[in-house]
Amino acid sequence: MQTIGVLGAGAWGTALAATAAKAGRDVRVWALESEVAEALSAGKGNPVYLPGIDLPAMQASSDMSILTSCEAILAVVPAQHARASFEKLAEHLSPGVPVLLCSKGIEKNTLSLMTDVVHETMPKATPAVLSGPSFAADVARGLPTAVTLACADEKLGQTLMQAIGRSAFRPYWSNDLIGAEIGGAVKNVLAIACGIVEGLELGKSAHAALISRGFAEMTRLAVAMGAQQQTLAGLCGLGDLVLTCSSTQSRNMSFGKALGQGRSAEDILAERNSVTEGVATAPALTELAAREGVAMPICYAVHEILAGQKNVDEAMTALLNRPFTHEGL
Ligand SMILES: NC(=O)C1=CN([C@@H]2O[C@H](COP(=O)(O)OP(=O)(O)OC[C@H]3O[C@@H](n4cnc5c(N)ncnc54)[C@H](O)[C@@H]3O)[C@@H](O)[C@H]2O)C=CC1
Ligand SMILES: O=C(CO)COP(=O)(O)O
Repeated sequence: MQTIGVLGAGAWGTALAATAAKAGRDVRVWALESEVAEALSAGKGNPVYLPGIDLPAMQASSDMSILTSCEAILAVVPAQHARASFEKLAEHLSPGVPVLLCSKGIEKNTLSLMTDVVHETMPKATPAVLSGPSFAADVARGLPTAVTLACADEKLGQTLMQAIGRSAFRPYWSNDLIGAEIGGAVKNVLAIACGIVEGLELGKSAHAALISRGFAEMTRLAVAMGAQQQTLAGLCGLGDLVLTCSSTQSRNMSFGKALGQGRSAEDILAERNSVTEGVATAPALTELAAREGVAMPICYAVHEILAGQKNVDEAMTALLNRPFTHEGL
């Protein structure tokens, strides 16, 4: 597997493209913005989404036909833009080509996971999932990172790992696509909650309690949807939850922190050109949890705050006054 296509040149798509290029692959990148495509092709990095980081030059275009005849595609557009992007990608894809889903979110309204969106828009593609604790800037700088690569077919999974992995970017194979997807999507909503706790200055004990009870919520939903419990204890679940809930380098965590400090969601988002996936995923997640009959009180509280149904103090008081219960999942 030599020719790798990357759909989306935000911070994460760019970091993954650079990793694959450093691993010796022939990389082709589709960028929405022509100025990003031009800068990447000219070896000037990505001044819009990864400013100040040196990257190898790679073929890039804002014309999606650049992805024609790629042997695998890394799909890295934000979750809410996945369906429209995949519908266009379908015109350029050969049957059976693996599509490695690297974004972390659930589609609003349809409640579709990214693998569902692939099945609906590109039924002949083979979906796989890449998820785990990995800030784009760390990966782009070549700092050590480990992620889950979930693919139903182990041989194809191994081929994908060889294609994009290197010593500083270590994929671990799993056959659990749903577990990897749910871990990545839910941790973003929980990171908003952790940010709120930090913004309210509720202390490190509350922070640890929230990670732990949030992990129980994530695992409950994933298992109800058919995932293996142990997947969530791995890189794509607990690993990513710990990373994202521990650093304001996370857009979701820093968004939550600003909410906790009293700013409005609209104001915070208006200052950003980057995506904060947990904002759109929160309402989808609470609907999904209701559909699956799973309790997710922390995620639900984030949804209530974002929907304007409660302010942060009211949501926190309601969480703290839930009845005492057993600790199991
Ligand atoms: N940045 C990170 O550290 C990581 C991000 N991710 C995930 O990767 C996905 C992409 O995030 P980033 O690369 O960080 O994005 P970003 O925040 O750096 O950039 C936004 C991206 O959205 C694209 N976009 C905006 N409107 C669009 C449209 N109408 N159609 C298609 N694309 C559109 C932009 O072209 C750009 O690529 C998200 O799901 C995120 O959760 C996953 C792991 C790490
Ligand atoms: O998914 C990420 C790290 O694994 C990035 O998180 P944010 O989108 O919150 O920055």
